[in-house]
Amino acid sequence: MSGNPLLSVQGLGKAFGALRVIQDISFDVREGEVLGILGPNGAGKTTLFNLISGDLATETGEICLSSEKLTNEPPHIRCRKGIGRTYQIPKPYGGMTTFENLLVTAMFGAKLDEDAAHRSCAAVLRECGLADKANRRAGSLTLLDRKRLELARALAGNPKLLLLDEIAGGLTDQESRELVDLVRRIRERGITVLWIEHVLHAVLAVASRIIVLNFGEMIADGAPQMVIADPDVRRIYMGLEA
Ligand SMILES: Nc1ncnc2c1ncn2[C@@H]1O[C@H](COP(=O)(O)OP(=O)(O)OP(=O)(O)O)[C@@H](O)[C@H]1O
Repeated sequence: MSGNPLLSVQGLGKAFGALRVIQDISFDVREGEVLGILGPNGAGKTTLFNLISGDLATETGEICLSSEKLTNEPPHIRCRKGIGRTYQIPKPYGGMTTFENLLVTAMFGAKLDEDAAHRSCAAVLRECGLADKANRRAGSLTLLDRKRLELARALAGNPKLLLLDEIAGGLTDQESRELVDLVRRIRERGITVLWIEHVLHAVLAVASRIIVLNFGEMIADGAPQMVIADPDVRRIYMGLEA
């Protein structure tokens, strides 16, 4: 871990009408970190990702990647600058093959030329355990494979920062262990990861730091075991008395 801040979020705010969903959130993420993001349903976690990826416009605050301000850039530019993401509900291009899904990100997102894109996508498919399904129609994949495809498609853009939105949800314990192993390998490649997850044991197995959101505010930020032992987190997120 080099220790340089890769992502910097300062004073971020977002409302939908009268509902303030993100309230003055600030944090830095260092290169090589796996930052877990916890919080009750509706806490604002996915909205935070949408603001970082550019799917939603920011109202207040700033977002920088490697000190470069991206706050007003559209999603495709943020992708090109190194931000990759998955969606909570997998969104493959169902009529295309698994391989073609990756090519879309590699060629139109990362702007690799055709040869480089083919090589990169083949390597990512192997890494994600999808090599034998390269020519399968994405719409016909199982839930686990669709989650792998979400991740593979984000990796095909060669991201520096990967945003994972509930990739373990709905999977068996064995399947979520396989995804945890994959996230570990991604971290070992030097990719920085932000991971929203309700499957606590999965994110705790790999996160180096945890933040917790509640009603759009950050209520905890620190080492996983310290955050999990925090009385407010136990009460608000886990429904346990301190
Ligand atoms: N486009 C939108 N328009 C209006 N309200 C929205 C919109 N997107 C999200 N919200 C509301 O913002 C709040 C935060 O939603 P968000 O999806 O960010 O929460 P979350 O922490 O990711 O929840 P979950 O764990 O259930 O996925 C919720 O009350 C949600 O209903």
